[in-house]
Amino acid sequence: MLKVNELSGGYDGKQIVKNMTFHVEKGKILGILGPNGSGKSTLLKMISGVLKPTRGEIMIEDHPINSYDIKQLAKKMAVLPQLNASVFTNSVYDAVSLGRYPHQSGFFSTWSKEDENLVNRAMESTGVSHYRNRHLEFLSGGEQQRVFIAQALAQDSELLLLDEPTNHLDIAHQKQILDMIRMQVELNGLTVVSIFHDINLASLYCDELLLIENGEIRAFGEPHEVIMQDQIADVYQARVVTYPHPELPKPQITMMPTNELEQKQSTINKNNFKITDEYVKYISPSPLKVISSAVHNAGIGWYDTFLNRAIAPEYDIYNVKEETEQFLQHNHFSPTNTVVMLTAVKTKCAAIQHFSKDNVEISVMVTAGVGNGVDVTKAYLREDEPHIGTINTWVFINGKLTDEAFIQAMITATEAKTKAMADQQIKDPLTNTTATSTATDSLLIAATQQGEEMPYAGPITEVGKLIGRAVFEVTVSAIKKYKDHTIL
Ligand SMILES: Nc1ncnc2c1ncn2[C@@H]1O[C@H](COP(=O)(O)OP(=O)(O)OP(=O)(O)O)[C@@H](O)[C@H]1O
Repeated sequence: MLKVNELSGGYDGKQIVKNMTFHVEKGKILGILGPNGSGKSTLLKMISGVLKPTRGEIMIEDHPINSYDIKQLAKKMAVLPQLNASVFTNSVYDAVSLGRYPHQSGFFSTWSKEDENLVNRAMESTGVSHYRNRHLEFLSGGEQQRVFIAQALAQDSELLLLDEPTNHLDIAHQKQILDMIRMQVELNGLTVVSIFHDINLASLYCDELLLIENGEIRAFGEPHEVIMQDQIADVYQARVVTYPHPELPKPQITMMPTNELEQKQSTINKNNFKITDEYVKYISPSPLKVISSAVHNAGIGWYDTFLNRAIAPEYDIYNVKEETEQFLQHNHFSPTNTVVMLTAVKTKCAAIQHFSKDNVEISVMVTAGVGNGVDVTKAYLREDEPHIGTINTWVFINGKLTDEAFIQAMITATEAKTKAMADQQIKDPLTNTTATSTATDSLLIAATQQGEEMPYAGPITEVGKLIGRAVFEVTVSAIKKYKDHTIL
């Protein structure tokens, strides 16, 4: 649809855009990214024909843009510039109707039903219909922005050029406008070239991205090829980290403050544990980074309160979400800051120990209800109702773990737990083989994320060695306590 070939140009003889070559296929969205002053708007001005290039070519459907006259070009291409306050003399309806200008031979005289429909549809899809008779100057910045987008859509062209379309918009309207543009792309084959300052939005909505640095193309490709941590950090001169979007294969970035946020000094301390009849509780003076398979706030997050709650055998597990929220509120724990595990084991059977070696310190808590051991390699033979039995394991680590280290810590802790099951000769009652777990075990690894970085946590590392030993010893101790209180 659009081809840009060795394009250069700027103002008063000064080159701003330098030798750019790229193309956009019909029905795709290209996002233009780059720091302030890198030449994004200048590039867009050249594509829209407002600024003449000094070198190179711009082709729309294989014809140079200067082979189209102004009206032909306007039918091919609609442009949404950055907000221009001087054009605010119209009503919303009049402003959107201006989008139909290129399709008129003598304005108003040839105003057709189709023109009227397109204007109404554009106002509806941008959510501005109910302001149709209001003057633009009485609308907020975000509302005006939506009117100009409606105007560009009413133009019903094949190529839409947008300069920061979501500027001034709140997140609901950002989503509304970008979803709507995406729909026009999918349903009608609209092609879009848009400048974005928000890298995450660009990643979410664009098929391809063009990253500009000092007027030159630094990267051109799919979001995962452009939004790379080191590349973005280098071009924008800002420390950033990329992370996966929870639902889509579109990388996202987050800023890292240059000065570490004033974090309260946090260490793992055995005295932070409290045991009541209702629960084992650990409260950290500042949030810990956690990965867990808990029943409340599972997954990865930052939390400062941890509960291993003893529940009665008749506990209604199907109502666990609501019941846990009620329990937390009733007991004045913050539902968003607390991780909760459940156990049928009495809290007095919890084993807790603190370990340290050289610079590494960890605390481990285990409750081990091993009445229904399962040999995981033979679990496929089970067809009966699942028997609840749970080993809950918490590992608190003084240190800064990488993602790899968190995962390795989980592996190391699980292997140590399995070894403890074997050591205590816990059997799977169905197969009479050594049990490796129970059917509903939970594991939590939490780290202060302060101090020295621990890149790995397998048994080759100091922290891995400590986790292996600690989880084994504390699980053995918890199994013994459980056996002492229960007739197996
Ligand atoms: N009309 C103009 N005359 C002279 N120089 C200009 C003009 N418009 C922009 N420039 C200069 O060209 C360079 C690129 O500006 P441009 O507006 O293309 O950057 P941008 O990447 O869109 O920036 P921003 O993210 O701040 O909008 C800047 O140094 C700017 O000062």
